[in-house]
Amino acid sequence: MHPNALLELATDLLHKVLQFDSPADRVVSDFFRTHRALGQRERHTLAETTYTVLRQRLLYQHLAQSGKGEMERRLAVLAWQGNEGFLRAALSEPEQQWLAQVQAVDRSALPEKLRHNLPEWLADTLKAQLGDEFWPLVESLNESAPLDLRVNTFKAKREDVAKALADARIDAQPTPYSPWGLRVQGKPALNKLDVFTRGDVEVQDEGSQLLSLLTDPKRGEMVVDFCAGAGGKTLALGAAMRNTGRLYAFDTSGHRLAALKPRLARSGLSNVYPAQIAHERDERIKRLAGKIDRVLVDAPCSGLGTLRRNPDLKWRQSPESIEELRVKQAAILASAARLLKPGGRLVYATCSVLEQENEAIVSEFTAAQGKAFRTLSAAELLEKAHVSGAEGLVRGDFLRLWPHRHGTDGFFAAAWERT
Ligand SMILES: C[S@@+](CC[C@H](N)C(=O)[O-])C[C@H]1O[C@@H](n2cnc3c(N)ncnc32)[C@H](O)[C@@H]1O
Repeated sequence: MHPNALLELATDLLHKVLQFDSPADRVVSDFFRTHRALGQRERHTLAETTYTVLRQRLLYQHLAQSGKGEMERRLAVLAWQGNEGFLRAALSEPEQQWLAQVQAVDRSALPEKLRHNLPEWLADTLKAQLGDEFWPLVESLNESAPLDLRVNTFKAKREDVAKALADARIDAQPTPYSPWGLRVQGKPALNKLDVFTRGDVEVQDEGSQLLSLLTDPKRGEMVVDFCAGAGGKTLALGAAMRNTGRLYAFDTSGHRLAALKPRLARSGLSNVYPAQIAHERDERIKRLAGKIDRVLVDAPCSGLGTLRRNPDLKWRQSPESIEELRVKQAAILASAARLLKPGGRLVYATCSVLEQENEAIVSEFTAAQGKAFRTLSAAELLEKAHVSGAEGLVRGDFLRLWPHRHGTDGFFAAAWERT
């Protein structure tokens, strides 16, 4: 493809993504579907350039002010993640001069917001929560997330999967905390490998694996994954139950549950019962009240712990959207709690780093429940589940994962026992 044609496509894609009316990953994959002729390298350049703009949007918008022509083209030029010579071949003489001038700007001397690239409300909240760790977090958010796999322990052993991957020339090392995880170097294509097609592994961030380990369901138990979505955690829970007992995978989205079906088929699990519910007070939930041993609430949240993968979320969320989510989170947690039998375990989790969606929801729930639920120590539960270094993963009683500290996405989880 002619260099300028690729730059034009990057401009067009940025136009679409920066409207922020749907998630960036969906816009990018729709774009690729309508441009089928694009090769692997071209797709990589377009996607990475887009994500670089999303990560550092304030900086690039500031730098782009000085140029001429379409704003999105200038953003694409500044954030270009493809071959440099190729980019130069696409640029006019004045554009090349402008680029050289902008590249000479000392970025470390720019105002703070152009260095953290966060909306003000989010920067203020994170600074208040993190203090000195704010800047290490900001830096970690500009890195791309590693590729983690979860070994399906119902079917395979971690060492055997690592060996099969090594035979395919893929370097995969055990994850530092999860006993089920492998961290893969680079971003190799995995979906044609035998270990993947026969269900020995699933792609899953180590942080997500730790949430299932915290839930720790046992053989023969009755378990509910209340917000199962496409079933990432359902599959981990089902394998931990050794394909025994009954695991209900609930979600209000039929579309997401449909994505669980092929994964379930690969996994070899037959103890999973997916069911679409109308809302958290659905009749089905009422019928199971008091009968369940373990409930995982992987609540809908802002996703602000996943900014390495989804940098658009910082521009798509707002204090108002967080407030709306909080209402939903509290309602789902209260309803899910009714499912538990005495002695049963409840886990509330999010992939948000905000206290409003985490500790605040948990303390409101604990206060409302009185003595009906006893808070459990996440560190103790994780240790029992053979997680290494569990003490370093918690704040007080709660699991608190951060990209800059743990190399995982940002996650939170609290656990209780029904008394
Ligand atoms: C964080 S995602 C779940 C991700 C999933 N557990 C996984 O591991 O792949 C939250 C899910 O909650 C679902 N949801 C939203 N409102 C709900 C409700 N009232 N009851 C149950 N699920 C709900 C959403 O459809 C979404 O799939």
